Amino acid sequence: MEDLYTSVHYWLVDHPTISQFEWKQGHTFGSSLCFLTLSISIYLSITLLSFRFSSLLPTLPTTTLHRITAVHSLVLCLVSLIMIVGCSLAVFHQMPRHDWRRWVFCFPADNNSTTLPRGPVFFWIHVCYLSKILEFVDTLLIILSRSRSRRLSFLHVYHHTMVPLLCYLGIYARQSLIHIAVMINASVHVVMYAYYFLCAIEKKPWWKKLVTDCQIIQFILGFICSPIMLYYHFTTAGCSGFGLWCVDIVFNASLLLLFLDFHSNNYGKKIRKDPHSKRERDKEEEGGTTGRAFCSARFENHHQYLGLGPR
Ligand SMILES: CC(C)(COP(=O)(O)OP(=O)(O)OC[C@H]1O[C@@H](n2cnc3c(N)ncnc32)[C@H](O)[C@@H]1OP(=O)(O)O)[C@@H](O)C(=O)NCCC(=O)NCCSC(=O)CC(=O)O
Repeated sequence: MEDLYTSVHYWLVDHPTISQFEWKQGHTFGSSLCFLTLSISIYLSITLLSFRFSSLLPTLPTTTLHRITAVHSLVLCLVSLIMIVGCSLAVFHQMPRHDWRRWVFCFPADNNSTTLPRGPVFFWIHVCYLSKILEFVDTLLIILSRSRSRRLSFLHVYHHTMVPLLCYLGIYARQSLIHIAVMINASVHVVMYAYYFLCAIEKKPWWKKLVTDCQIIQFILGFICSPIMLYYHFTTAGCSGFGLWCVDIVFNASLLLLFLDFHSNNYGKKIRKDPHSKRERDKEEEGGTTGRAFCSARFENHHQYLGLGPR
């Protein structure tokens, strides 16, 4: 058991690539503003154009799409799992023993901006940032599927556009609490991508609501951790990335509201029996309720969707 811990610790924390990691603006992979701007611009262009020219786009055969979705979801599920372990071990490794309570919630502010984001903690935050770029594939898979116009919600595109940007700025500003956000988000994503994986292999998970509940708890935890950071920010020399935290908290609140709306539309007591609901359409298209159709059965309100193209 001790051997296992030692070797996990080596590969996730002590390996020179990880322990000596430094985010050097423009040198580290993905760290240039050009990379970020291009990635988000290409993502948004493809997404928005897919609505405008939805009828011209190719659609992948269902079996191919299922296979790619399964592999993609499994990869992100495993990467998230590794991120949780890696980032937790890195936090224990990197936090100063004499002042760990403060460090966990508040990276000391550096008014001269000379401190680089470095060490194993920032290595895993960097991995998280890159995984957010990989998550663009989620949208691509929805676009290439038969029912793209009904599945691409505002929530989805808003989330996928903003998160890489905030991760990038979070690393750049050595934002306090960012490692906690990464660990919580990775935990939720293990469950979420396991759900999407099971959907793709046509096993119907009964726990869709649990995934949404976990996502909502994640945003609430963001609010719970913040006052501790605020306490340290105002009682000590300040916490790094405070300005960005103000932006983050607004984003967190907006996601919380969108997910509460999603929750009430999908699992609320007064679910509207809409003949045009996705479940009904899936039945029509697939000639019956398959496991996968059940998986994606939602009683969504139309306003939640970007709503361009046929419903
Ligand atoms: C239970 C949820 C995780 C998913 O709800 P959905 O309504 O999307 O679930 P669903 O059963 O209808 O599945 C949607 C369809 O998309 C396919 N699908 C597969 N992989 C996907 C992926 N990575 N992202 C989005 N959709 C995906 C499914 O196989 C299914 O196909 P088919 O329709 O063909 O059967 C929910 O809590 C949720 O997050 N809803 C918001 C929608 C979303 O895009 N979430 C992910 C990004 S937000 C996020 O990630 C927040 C966070 O950080 O925690």
